[in-house]
Amino acid sequence: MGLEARQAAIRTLDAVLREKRMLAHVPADTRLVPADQARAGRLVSLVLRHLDPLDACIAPYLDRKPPLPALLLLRLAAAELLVAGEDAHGVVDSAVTMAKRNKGTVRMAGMINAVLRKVAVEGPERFADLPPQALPDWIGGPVRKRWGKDVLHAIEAAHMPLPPIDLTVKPGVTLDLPHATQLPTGSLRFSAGTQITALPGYEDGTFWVQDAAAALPVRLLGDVAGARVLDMCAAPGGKTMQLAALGAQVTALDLSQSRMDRVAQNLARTGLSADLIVEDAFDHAGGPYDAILLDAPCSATGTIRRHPDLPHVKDRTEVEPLTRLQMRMFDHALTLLKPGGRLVFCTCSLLPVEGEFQVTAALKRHEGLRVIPADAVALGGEASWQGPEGGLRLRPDFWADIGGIDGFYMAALTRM
Ligand SMILES: C[S@@+](CC[C@H](N)C(=O)[O-])C[C@H]1O[C@@H](n2cnc3c(N)ncnc32)[C@H](O)[C@@H]1O
Repeated sequence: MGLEARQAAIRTLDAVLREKRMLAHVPADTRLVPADQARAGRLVSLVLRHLDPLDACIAPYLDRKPPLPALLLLRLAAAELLVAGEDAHGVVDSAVTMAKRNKGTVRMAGMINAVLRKVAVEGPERFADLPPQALPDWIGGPVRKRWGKDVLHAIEAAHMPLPPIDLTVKPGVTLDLPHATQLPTGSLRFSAGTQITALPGYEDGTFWVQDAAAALPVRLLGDVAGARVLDMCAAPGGKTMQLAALGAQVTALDLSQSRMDRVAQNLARTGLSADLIVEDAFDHAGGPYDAILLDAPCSATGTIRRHPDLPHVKDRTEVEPLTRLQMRMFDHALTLLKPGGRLVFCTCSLLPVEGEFQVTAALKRHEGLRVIPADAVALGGEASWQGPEGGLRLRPDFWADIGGIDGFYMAALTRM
């Protein structure tokens, strides 16, 4: 692997770990050829997924913690040696060359060389004995409290490998694609790194990328053909496409113009249609609707296997404002729903305060509101996914033998 990809990876790691920017907001380095961009992305992902175990393998050879530029070089090289199993000679040489090129690290090139030689020899055994990267306490604490220590560790382990890529295929279309696995819930699964845009059917808009968990909330709405459905937080539009493909008359609403542009692009590629409204959901006075999907803004802690930067960038201060917003959105959605209509509330969060607790609190606030118990088995899932309040709880440690699934919570409700 060339130095360009490694140097791009270092710049991106600096943006995430020092500037606290999410990867989605760090522009790709367009000076790199696509193959190097992909290599840089893979290296960044390896370091972020294993940061603490990598540090633990470097620390025994350091007198004191070096400045961040040198530490990033060490972490990157350690990830190549210990996670990717790259040849030690090339990895150590590259790290030393990069150190010599940068005036912030040139004086540490000797130290970097010495440390990495030790890591190459002694690191693999040490690394193999270490537990996976721990979740920060604001995520791990509530998970442990709800499901126990073993589940927390299983979720942490599920965050380590690169996740597979799931596709949702238009209803009624049968795709016979090589290397695809049909999941019990209906999604098509490909291994990580598959170039989806090169698959037959992509240009024709036969399918779109959507984690198998994210494909389930729309199915909790039941038969939506011909129904007026509000997709209240729609962008980038995965669920809007599902609803439109099932024959619903969809109003897709989102606060963000730029994210709504992506909904428009997605609908154009797939040949589907919906009424698009860029508006604050609280200002929306349309309806009443037969059904509403509220895929509320949340901590996104269920998607860490796809976004390993999240635990390094976000912190607990985001949770309380989000839970208050979710509660207000829940209440506003009910004002837009026809009597007897169905509301699906969902979040891609691992935190019960953004899932189960929202539903039980809403049941207390709204007389006559009730949960329509979800039937996980009928959806192709497992009975254990059903919670006592009637919703579905998905966790990344589920389906571990077939590549896992994102964390998600969803519940369908109705009121006369
Ligand atoms: C979880 S994402 C939705 C994902 C989408 N349903 C999908 O499946 O592709 C949450 C969305 O809520 C939008 N949002 C946040 N606050 C909002 C508000 N007050 N009104 C409308 N949309 C809002 C965000 O812009 C974001 O696109």
